[in-house]
Amino acid sequence: MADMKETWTTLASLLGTLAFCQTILRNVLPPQLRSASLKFLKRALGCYYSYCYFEITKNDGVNELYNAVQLYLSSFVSASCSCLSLSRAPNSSSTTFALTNNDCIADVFDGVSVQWEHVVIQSQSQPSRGEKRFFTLRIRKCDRERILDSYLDHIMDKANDIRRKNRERFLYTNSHGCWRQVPFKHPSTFDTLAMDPERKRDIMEDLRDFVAGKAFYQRTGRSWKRGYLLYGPPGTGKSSMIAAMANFLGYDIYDLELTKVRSNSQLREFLTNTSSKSIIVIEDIDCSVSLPKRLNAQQAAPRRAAHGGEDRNDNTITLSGLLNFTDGLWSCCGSERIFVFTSNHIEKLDPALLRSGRMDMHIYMSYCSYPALKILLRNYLDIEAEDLGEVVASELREAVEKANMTPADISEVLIKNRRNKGRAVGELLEVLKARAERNENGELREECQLNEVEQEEQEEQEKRALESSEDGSDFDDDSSY
Ligand SMILES: Nc1ncnc2c1ncn2[C@@H]1O[C@H](COP(=O)(O)OP(=O)(O)OP(=O)(O)O)[C@@H](O)[C@H]1O
Repeated sequence: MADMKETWTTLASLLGTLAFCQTILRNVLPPQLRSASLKFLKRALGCYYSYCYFEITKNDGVNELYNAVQLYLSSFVSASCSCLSLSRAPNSSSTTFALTNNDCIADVFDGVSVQWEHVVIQSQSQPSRGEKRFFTLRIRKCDRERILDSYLDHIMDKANDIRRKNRERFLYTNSHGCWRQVPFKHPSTFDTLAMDPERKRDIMEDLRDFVAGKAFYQRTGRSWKRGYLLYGPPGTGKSSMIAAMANFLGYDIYDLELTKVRSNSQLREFLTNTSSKSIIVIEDIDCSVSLPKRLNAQQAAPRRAAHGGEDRNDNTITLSGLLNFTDGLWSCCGSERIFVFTSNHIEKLDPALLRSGRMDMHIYMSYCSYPALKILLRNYLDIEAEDLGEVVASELREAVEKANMTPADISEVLIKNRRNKGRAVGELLEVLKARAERNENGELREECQLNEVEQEEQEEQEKRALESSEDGSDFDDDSSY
């Protein structure tokens, strides 16, 4: 009762204040100014509190926008709504969340709040016509002009991203003059990759920045591409890193086998036939083909003359052809592309290939470190190094840092004994200690040097064979794309 009395009192005093203000305004403001300010006030309040509604209907034909909105909303409804509709497409392993019928959800874009409603209306009069489904978007009138177009573009982009992540991806390889594709199903991810977690975080951060960098690349006049050079001994995870990158970004991979490319112009054609949002890989760039250096005009003339006036660059791949591939005008056709070169011997690469702008990030894939070993133990044996006890853990740490063993070699030991975790750790420790000892005695260095000499001789022979067949007769000459 007391509350009621208080409410009435407040209301009466509010009305009194309003009447007082009205009298003051009437006496103080001239009539024209008064009506103008009233109009302005009405318009401002009207605009703020009135809304536009947009219907996005599911057509019998295809309404791209309806499908995009559905996908876009499904990416965050699961976190915000308590009642959801769940579905799973045939042969799919993932569940799709969606708004239930006639349910609403709020979204914020560029600081503006909007609301979505999923409306389903059953046709009462003509049941045979089934139901009408649409999304209603509610935006304040004053925000419509500013955000509607960009918001819808944002939804289309996000939906495309989601589609790309859900769709089957492909690994392309060049063969017989064209790209051939196979489904890409490599299971490597940044979680399974054994390397220092901080370096892994840096790489993931760099990839995220790249993907979100469309505006930055446009503003700075740079083409939207990035180059990574992965180098280090065999078996340290260079290929696994490429697969992890592709899985992380949802990109396709184009694995370019340079030895199967006839000429610079064919190289360019391969490039123009790649899609955007892809990773273009050249593995073992130091030994995949011998690249004649760029020739200046004086050097080129005698060579042209020796080949009947023809420019030999039309029949071979040259370093400048490869540089143009990654950095020239042709590299900008399409966008959002990543180039990855791998090498076991960075010192053999031409510095022109390594300069930033071409290879923006040089990533050293090292022998297994202790933090990397901890990841392998977790992935292969499902054990945390700390749970092994202080003594074993510190023995492992000491041995692995001295052993210079690759993650590939360590994985082999773990796979072999994965049913018996105790035995796996014991054998790994033995192997690591033995390697560390041989390392300290310099035996491994000698072995590596011998292997390197043998490998260099073999590469030299391959180069000579390639040079003698430079007329291109060895290459596949089907040039359909
Ligand atoms: N860093 C790593 N993390 C997880 N697994 C690894 C790693 N490095 C190697 N492996 C394991 O070893 C196998 C071979 O590794 P991978 O082919 O990625 O090495 P690479 O450096 O590309 O070797 P190469 O230079 O001979 O091509 C992989 O299938 C993977 O199981």
